[in-house]
Amino acid sequence: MVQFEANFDGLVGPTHNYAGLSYGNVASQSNAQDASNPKEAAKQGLKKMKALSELGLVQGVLAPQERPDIDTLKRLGFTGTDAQILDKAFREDPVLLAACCSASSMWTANAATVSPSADTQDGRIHFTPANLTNKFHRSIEHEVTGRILSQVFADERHFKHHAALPTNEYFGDEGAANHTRLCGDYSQAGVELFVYGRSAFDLKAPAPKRYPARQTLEASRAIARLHGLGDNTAIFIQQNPEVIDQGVFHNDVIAVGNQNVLFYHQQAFLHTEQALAEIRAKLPGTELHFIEVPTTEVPLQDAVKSYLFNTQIVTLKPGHMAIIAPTECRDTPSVNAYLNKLTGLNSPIREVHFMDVKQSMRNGGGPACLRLRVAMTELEHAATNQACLMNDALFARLNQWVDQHYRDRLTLSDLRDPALLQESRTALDELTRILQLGSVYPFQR
Ligand SMILES: N=C(N)NCCC[C@H](NC(=O)CCC(=O)O)C(=O)O
Repeated sequence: MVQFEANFDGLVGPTHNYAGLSYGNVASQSNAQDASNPKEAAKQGLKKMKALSELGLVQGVLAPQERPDIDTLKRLGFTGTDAQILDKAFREDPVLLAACCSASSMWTANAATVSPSADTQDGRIHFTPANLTNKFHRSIEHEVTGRILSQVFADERHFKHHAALPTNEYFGDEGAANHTRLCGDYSQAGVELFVYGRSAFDLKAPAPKRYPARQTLEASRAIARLHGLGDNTAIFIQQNPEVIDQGVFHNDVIAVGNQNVLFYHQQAFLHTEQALAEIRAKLPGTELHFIEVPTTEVPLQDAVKSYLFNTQIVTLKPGHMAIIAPTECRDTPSVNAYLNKLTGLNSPIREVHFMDVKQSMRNGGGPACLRLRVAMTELEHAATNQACLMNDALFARLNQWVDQHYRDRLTLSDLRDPALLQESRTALDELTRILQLGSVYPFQR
């Protein structure tokens, strides 16, 4: 059966802003308080989606969350009309208001972990929304994320949806950003690499000292169990704690894989040789390409700044892959030189395409953060909500929708403006009709 990989990108929401909410994410911290441009951000994202669909890939769209999140503000004790709630929150705790206004659901690599049907015991695609417990502004995403995913992948014969893991630091789960699948052909069973930052129950195990490790081993193991992955399908690998302390807050900032290619920085993992040996043992008969980028060629800080590993590696035809990189890679000399060399190496990666996603990059989100991968069969593709799949008509419709509803400048003090809440709800109400999602948002229920 033909299998391929679809990418579902997060549509940037109307409240996209720079609030410096992510301790450990260097870009988020260093651009805190800058003015953002939600309209430009959404259009950059749409252009990337269109470019990938023009390369012949199946491209989907995932709707953003309702923000400002009035329900959460109410849970935290704010009362009155919506306008009064926004005003009180701004005066009492502007950081909390910013957290309840973040458009962070755009980074759908953190929406969920997805295991394709070729890997799971019941032959369905399994989805578990990430609880994102490490950052408050992200921990309020998973419920609506689950609802959106259930609307996009509704057919229970093909898709199985789990609830997020218990919302506790012990089970801190960041979704696909810490999960990579390697395989031969997409239709064959693969191995799923779960990369974790620390062990919650083993306090003696190595862990970062400065910045938080967002993903725990215990969470990764729970996802593998829920998804029905056998012992030969799941591999648990510890991320190098030293790189977390240098700003590598997710594994997809330092490693990316596709089919038989694993592209990673020399310092990415704690026990690299052991991990590679386990992959080889669990994927016998597959010609594997482990592309390790040495620190001498690309220093860690250049990798973090340029997001060389937050690239998407996509298969354009059998054995022929392209790397989708942010323009920051072209602008970082060591990384540009490496990419020029990469396509000449004896590996399936043959092309590099640069994309401008600067609005997202300034919050630490590169091309790979913006997408959730779903490897699927033609049957599963047919069972997916077709209104969420990118084509010329949807591209034009969503651009028009952005033009109609989005602002081109937003600062933190704008977040208390009741008009922004109204604009956002009007936009999302219309979006649920365009994408045929039903009533997924709290304001619609
Ligand atoms: N690597 C992946 N897959 N995703 C990137 C997520 C970036 C996101 N930034 C933010 O949430 C910043 C929001 C702010 O500061 O306004 C985060 O740190 O969780």
